[in-house]
Amino acid sequence: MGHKSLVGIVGGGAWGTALGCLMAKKGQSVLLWARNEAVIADINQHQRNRLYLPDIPLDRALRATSRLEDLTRAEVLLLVCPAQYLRATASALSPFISAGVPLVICAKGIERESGALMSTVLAELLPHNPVAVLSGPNFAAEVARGLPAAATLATADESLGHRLVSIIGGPAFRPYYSPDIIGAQIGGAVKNVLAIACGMVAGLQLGENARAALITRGLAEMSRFGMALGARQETMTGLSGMGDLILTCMSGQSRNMSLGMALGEGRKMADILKERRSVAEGAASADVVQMLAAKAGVDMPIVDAVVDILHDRAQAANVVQNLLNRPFRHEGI
Ligand SMILES: NC(=O)C1=CN([C@@H]2O[C@H](COP(=O)(O)OP(=O)(O)OC[C@H]3O[C@@H](n4cnc5c(N)ncnc54)[C@H](O)[C@@H]3O)[C@@H](O)[C@H]2O)C=CC1
Ligand SMILES: O=C(CO)COP(=O)(O)O
Repeated sequence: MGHKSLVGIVGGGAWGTALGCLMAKKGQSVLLWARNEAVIADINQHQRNRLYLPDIPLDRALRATSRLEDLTRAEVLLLVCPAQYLRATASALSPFISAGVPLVICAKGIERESGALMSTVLAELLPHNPVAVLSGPNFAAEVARGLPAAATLATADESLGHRLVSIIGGPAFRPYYSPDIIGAQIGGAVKNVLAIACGMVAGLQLGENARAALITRGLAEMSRFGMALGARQETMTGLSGMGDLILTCMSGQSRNMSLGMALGEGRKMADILKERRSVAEGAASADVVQMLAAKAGVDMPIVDAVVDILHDRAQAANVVQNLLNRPFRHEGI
């Protein structure tokens, strides 16, 4: 598998398009599969994805297709659809994938129905394909523009990890190898829920001190959850953990953070979602994180607060007050 092998990208949203553009720019052969014909035509004819990644010119070498069978030639596949659709998408794809082709999970979420990590979903559907996870502080628009960024590239087999790093990495995009596929998935899924909480703090205008406290205690919460599920602590404080938590909680560019901000300003979830085409994965994963935490006996007060708000069981201001009313305790995770 050299640099010229075909990389297949499954998903024509912002992140799939940005990753495709990144790799096409450095001369990697890339084919992107998308569901939406308008997205495919826009990429092939205008080098744009105006629906999901507006204002960004894409590399001419990036090609798109609507036929999953065109991905049969791919020697690596990046799975970049939203987490809740990964099972259906991988299942549709399975007849066209040969055993041994590595699958790189780029979605950030946990399956609501089953509580399964994306790696578990793939192990059920495609047990003969090695799985890797790419996750880090990476806003799609910045990566597509070629601005510097780094991510965790996790997979159990180190030599496969190094091959994937060289295929995906580029002059401004630096994947760092890790063997911890559990930790890399937990960080991405949980930080989205915590970013909704940070958005609420911003929407309620509670100040920057409150935001920093929330990020730090959020990291403690995410770390104890991750470690209970088998993650390494160093992953929780690495790019896919703390790195992505900081990015997502600090910027209105984040769909999760901006969703929380609108909730903090008192808007209703249904009204906010009506105006959006893009995913806010934290809203989809919050309940299942809470359920898994309860099962593992892990206390996650910030996640609990977000779940209450998402289900309209409480006002943002009240859940913040409840968090402040918790007993004082030792620092640490
Ligand atoms: N946008 C970003 O900056 C980043 C996104 N991610 C992750 O990548 C994943 C994909 O997100 P984006 O590319 O941002 O999506 P997006 O919000 O830009 O686009 C939505 C995507 O969902 C797809 N979709 C909608 N309904 C579907 C269905 N029924 N079945 C299959 N696909 C369906 C659409 O075709 C489209 O590709 C998410 O898990 C996200 O957390 C990860 C890193 C950065
Ligand atoms: O995962 C992301 C950045 O790393 C994108 O965050 P949002 O989905 O909240 O926009």
